[in-house]
Amino acid sequence: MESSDSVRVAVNIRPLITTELVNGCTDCITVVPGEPQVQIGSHSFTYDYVYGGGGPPPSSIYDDCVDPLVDAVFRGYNATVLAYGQTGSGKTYTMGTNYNDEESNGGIIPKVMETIFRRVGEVKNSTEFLIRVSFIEIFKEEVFDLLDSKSTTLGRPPIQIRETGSGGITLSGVTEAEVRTKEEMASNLARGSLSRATGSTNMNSQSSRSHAIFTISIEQNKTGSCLSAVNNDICDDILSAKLHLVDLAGSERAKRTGANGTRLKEGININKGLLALGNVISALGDERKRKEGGHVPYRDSKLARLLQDSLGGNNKTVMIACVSPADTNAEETLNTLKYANRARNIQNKAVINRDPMAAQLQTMRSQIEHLQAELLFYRGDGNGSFDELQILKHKVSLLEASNGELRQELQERRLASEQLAQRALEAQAEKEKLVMQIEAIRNGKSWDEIESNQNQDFDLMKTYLLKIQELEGELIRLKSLNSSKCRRISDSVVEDEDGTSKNSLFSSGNDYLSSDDIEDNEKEVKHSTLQEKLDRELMELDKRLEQKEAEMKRFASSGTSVLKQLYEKKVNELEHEKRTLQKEIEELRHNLGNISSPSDVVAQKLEEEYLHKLNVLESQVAELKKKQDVHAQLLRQKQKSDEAAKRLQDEIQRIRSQKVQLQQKIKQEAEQFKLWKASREKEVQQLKKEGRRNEYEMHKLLALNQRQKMVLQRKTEESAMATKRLKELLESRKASSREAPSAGNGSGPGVQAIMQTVEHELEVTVRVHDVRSQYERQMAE
Ligand SMILES: Nc1ncnc2c1ncn2[C@@H]1O[C@H](COP(=O)(O)OP(=O)(O)OP(=O)(O)O)[C@@H](O)[C@H]1O
Repeated sequence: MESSDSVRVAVNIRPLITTELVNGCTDCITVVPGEPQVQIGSHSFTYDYVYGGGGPPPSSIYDDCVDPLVDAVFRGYNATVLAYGQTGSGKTYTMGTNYNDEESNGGIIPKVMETIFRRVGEVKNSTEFLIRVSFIEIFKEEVFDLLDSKSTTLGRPPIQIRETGSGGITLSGVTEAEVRTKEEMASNLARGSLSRATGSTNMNSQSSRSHAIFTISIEQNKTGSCLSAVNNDICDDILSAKLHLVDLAGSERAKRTGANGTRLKEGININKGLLALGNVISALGDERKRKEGGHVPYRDSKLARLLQDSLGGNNKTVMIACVSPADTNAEETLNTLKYANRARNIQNKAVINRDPMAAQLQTMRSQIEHLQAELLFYRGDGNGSFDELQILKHKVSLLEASNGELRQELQERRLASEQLAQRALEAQAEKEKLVMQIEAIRNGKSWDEIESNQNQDFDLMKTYLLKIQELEGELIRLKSLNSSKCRRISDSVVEDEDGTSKNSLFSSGNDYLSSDDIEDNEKEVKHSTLQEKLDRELMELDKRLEQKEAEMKRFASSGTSVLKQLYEKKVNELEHEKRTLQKEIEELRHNLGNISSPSDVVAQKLEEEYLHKLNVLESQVAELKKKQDVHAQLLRQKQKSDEAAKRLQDEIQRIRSQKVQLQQKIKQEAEQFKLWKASREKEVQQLKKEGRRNEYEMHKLLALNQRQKMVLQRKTEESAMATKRLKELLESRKASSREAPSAGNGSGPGVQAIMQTVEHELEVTVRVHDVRSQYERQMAE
């Protein structure tokens, strides 16, 4: 999404300040009531907004000009707020660049910070934010990192401007501090402001000698579902945008600032940079040149190059032209107003900064949807030609290939993020080193001493960090070991349960018991070795943690309260000194007011002297304020380092409690193992008992079998005897029937013979009957 925006221009007219009033200056600029129009001499200019000088109050600048930009940043547009104007015209005051936690004059930057974190708080449930800040200054045509703590101690290595493949401008190696709260952001701003080059001139006791750019970059990842599909701006998954807050150094005239030597050189550089920026603005503001595609001299100065995207680029930009109303500044004010007027003609083309991958995926998704719709259309009426289908297929394959490329890119980014993590570790070590140095300074050590101890301390700190990492790694390893152990044990119990049900049915009791015993023994040995190992590791962990805790305590309690008192005392002393000086200034101003006739030579001389003294005193107050700031900053840093030490201690405490939990887990696991073992033993006992009972039953059955065999044998013998006798009877019956006819022929002896035969026959029949019934009984048995 692209929108054409012209650079919006606001003019801020500050009130006359003390020195101007003392010099009897009057207003030379008027604001047309109800109109964003100013008049100076015979010139009249119209802007987007005008503040001060009788028009709307400067406090409305934020709501009118800046708040819409902050809103645009949340919608993915880059934005710039640029303060321009003569030295002492109130740029730093308006931007609030010299903001510190204690005092705020209602400048723009503090309000921006407030708005950003309020908005983040409102949508934090549905959006993830990554907010970073960088703060740089361009001093004598070199770019310096104001958040790089090294630059204050080890000289100031300048940073290089690089051009990205897409023509964007980046600063290589610039510190981009991640911030999570308004306070963190403010502390970065205050830290950078303290490092910024300032100096005293006749026109401003605290004149900025460099152009400063405070950049807030916001990356947002919408995690919640997109509700408004109509508005693409809101529906993007990943957006990133930057807000540049630029406080330029003021244009100045050497004659008026009284600059010489270093200040003069600084002034020349400032003017050069501003002139080059003016040329860029002229080239961009000239419609004819713009239409002809004329050259824009961005490369003539680093300032212009860095503001390339803000002026004529893809940013939404607001320029605030700060002017002094004093008639003595009329010429410079007119120049500033002309400069601002030209800037109004600049056209920017603001674009939403989507995450390139997300954007490409979005394009691909819509392309696929489009293709699918086409396909459906052709399928629907059945008239789709084969060629068209081929084209669609080709398109799909192209999209798939590009998808593959994106995946590869993702892989590369993952690698890069791993490298960044490594760098973060190094940065952490570096940070700790600096905290140690601050601590040493606060302890009153000399720089030489610090430097000599530095390597040793740094090594120590590195060892601590490594130790913490090792301990954390070890803890994770122990946890996973413990969980896998629990898993193994539960698996083996399940296996055994299965095995038991099979074996008790099909294996002989003795075999089952012996293999089970072996298995149990093995398990027991394994368990006890593991237990011993864990105990040893835990002891080691305990020892290390205790050591670490002792060291941390020593680190944290090294005379904190004494130092704090010392610094508070120092800050109070400075405050007292400042008040005395301010009183002196008041007196001088009073005396100045009392000088009756300025025409009197003595009075004039006195006035000059007073003015000179006033200037000196004002610069002394400014110096004192700076010192006070430094001390307050030190005090804050000390508190922060104390907090860091406490956090570390809390962390140790947390590791300790994790260790205790681990011990409890090990104990629990040992108890579970004991229970499992007891239940197994009980089971085995039961099985043994069952085996014995089976054996007894078997013996009983064998004896019964034996007895039955014997009965059978006896019965068989008896039946054989009966058969034998039956055979004899049959034989004797046959013999008697043969003798019977011969006996029937006689009378007396014949009857006797018949009687004998009948008796014999009867006996045989009875015996046959006996044998048969006996045989049948045996058969039945
Ligand atoms: N709106 C205002 N109300 C009251 N005092 C102001 C206002 N604007 C600026 N001043 C005062 O004017 C003086 C100069 O302001 P400041 O340092 O912001 O100027 P500057 O434009 O940043 O100067 P330079 O960049 O050249 O150093 C300061 O003492 C500041 O307190």
